[in-house]
Amino acid sequence: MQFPSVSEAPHAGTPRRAAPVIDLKGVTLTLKSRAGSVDILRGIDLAVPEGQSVALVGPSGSGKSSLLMVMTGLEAATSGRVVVAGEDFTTLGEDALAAIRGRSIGIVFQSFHLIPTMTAIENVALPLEFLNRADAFERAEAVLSEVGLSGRFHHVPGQLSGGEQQRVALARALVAEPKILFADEPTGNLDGETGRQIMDLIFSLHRRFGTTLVLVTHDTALAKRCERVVAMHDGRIAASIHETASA
Ligand SMILES: Nc1ncnc2c1ncn2[C@@H]1O[C@H](COP(=O)(O)OP(=O)(O)OP(=O)(O)O)[C@@H](O)[C@H]1O
Repeated sequence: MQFPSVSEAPHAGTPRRAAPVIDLKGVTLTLKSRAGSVDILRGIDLAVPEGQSVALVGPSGSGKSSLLMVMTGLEAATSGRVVVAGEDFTTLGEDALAAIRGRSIGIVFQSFHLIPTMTAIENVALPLEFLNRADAFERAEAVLSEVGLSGRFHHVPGQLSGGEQQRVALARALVAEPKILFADEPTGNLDGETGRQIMDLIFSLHRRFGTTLVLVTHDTALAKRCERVVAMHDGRIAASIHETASA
């Protein structure tokens, strides 16, 4: 079996549907710290149509990563409505959220988050093994080849460069063909050229498979490659600008 071909891609060549794949209304996040409660998100309304690429920008501490955690169900909103991939996260428990992440959401972090004792192919196959997919390793091979790592299937993360590790993380995020790819500073630990290669890969996969992309970044040039730039400030959305994406 191959990595999904363009003809298998659900939205390639067809008009985008209007229904948002991410729909946030009045989302707040308040966390308790030793110094007391901290209001981290202060009423976020955001609707992202399927297939859109969105950059989340804003100063350090403005709440970008926290918002991403809420949108992936890794952090529960304190109040408001969080509907992602058609599921109302506010009504679901941990197991259900984990199952949705496994089916519909891919996440790439700055620091890769690979399992150090597992080879590249084992790391990539893991999400499909959780879904009891008999073709887990076959698919993992196909996706690793797609990200240019056909010669590295049996290396553990410690035997891979940073850029290679991020390619493995990207392959793992995409292997189950998620509706949405969330990426939190995915090039933050990479040199400029390697970072560019990873972003080219992310944008090309986003375009080919119609995957919705939410990218947290401090890099203005990178943000402009997205169709939309959402600027955060102090836990709120300060601006939402539609760019003519140059990706
Ligand atoms: N577990 C926590 N408990 C209390 N406060 C927290 C916690 N996690 C994050 N914060 C605070 O929430 C605010 C938003 O943090 P967040 O990491 O979302 O910002 P960010 O915009 O992603 O920043 P950066 O660009 O520096 O990564 C910060 O002021 C941070 O100190």
